[in-house]
Amino acid sequence: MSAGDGVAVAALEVPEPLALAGLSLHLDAVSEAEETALLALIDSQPWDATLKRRTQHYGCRFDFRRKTVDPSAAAPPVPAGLGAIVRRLLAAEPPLLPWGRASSPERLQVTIIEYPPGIGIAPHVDTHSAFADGIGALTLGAGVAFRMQQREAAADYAVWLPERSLLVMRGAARYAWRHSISSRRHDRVEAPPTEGAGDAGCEWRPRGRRVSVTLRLVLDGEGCSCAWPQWCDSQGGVAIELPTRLRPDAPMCSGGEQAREDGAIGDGEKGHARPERLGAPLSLHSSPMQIDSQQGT
Ligand SMILES: O=C(O)CCC(=O)C(=O)O
Ligand SMILES: [Fe+2]
Repeated sequence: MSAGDGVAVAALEVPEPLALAGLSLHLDAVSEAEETALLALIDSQPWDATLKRRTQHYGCRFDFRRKTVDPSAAAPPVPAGLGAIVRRLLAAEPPLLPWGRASSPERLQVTIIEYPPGIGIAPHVDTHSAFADGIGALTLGAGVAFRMQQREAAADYAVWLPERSLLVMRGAARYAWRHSISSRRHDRVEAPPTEGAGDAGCEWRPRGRRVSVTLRLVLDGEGCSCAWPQWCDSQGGVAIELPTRLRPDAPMCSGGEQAREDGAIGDGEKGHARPERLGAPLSLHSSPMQIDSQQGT
């Protein structure tokens, strides 16, 4: 749904075509107390401030040149308090991430990104050859409008990611749709329907500081065998959506990414699927998790 000035109205529920494509939104993935504790913990860790967005990387490194995991590259282990919550999310039943319960925890990559108001991330598809199907993004601090655009198609939506929610991209949503966050200080969001008043239209929400925790499983040389070979760098397709995060001259596994801008959000809104609410506490996963860093587009 467009507000007529080029800024899409972010839907409060996942639009049905996006849900069918594999996008899901899990509300209250962490409690308010956990969110507060996580933000304090994250802010007590060193930030990489060399780029437009401050980042922290933990977990397995993907070597973009050799297209394999780089076990020799040391990286900080996931801080204990974060690791406990990540393990709980990965152990959820039914699984939130397809690899969450089955995969070697050594392949987990956790990337933390800070988005002050006005900062976004340009449209991209996370590198097929680097990461498995199923990418999770936990939103801490403040919600944001998240844009999804189908590659080579007109479908274009914005979805509101509330604080404490976990977004999961699987299947087409992971491989064949671009995702992005516009570099804005305000988002246009559907107004919650008010009692008796029906659809109240939309409202502008000022951005707050958002911190995202992205959960990915790094592939180890096996390559990607997705159903979109035309866009898969493992299958001879168009490699990586613009812009790549790895500078051509970047040191191997540096986690380097280019500063970048993105444009205004387009239109998009149709039917909706209600996001799942994670009310019940999730059981703890007991296996140890060795986590370090590197992120790729
Ligand atoms: O911040 C987010 O929620 C998404 C981050 C992202 O798309 C990425 O790191 O590839
Ligand atoms: Fe991404």
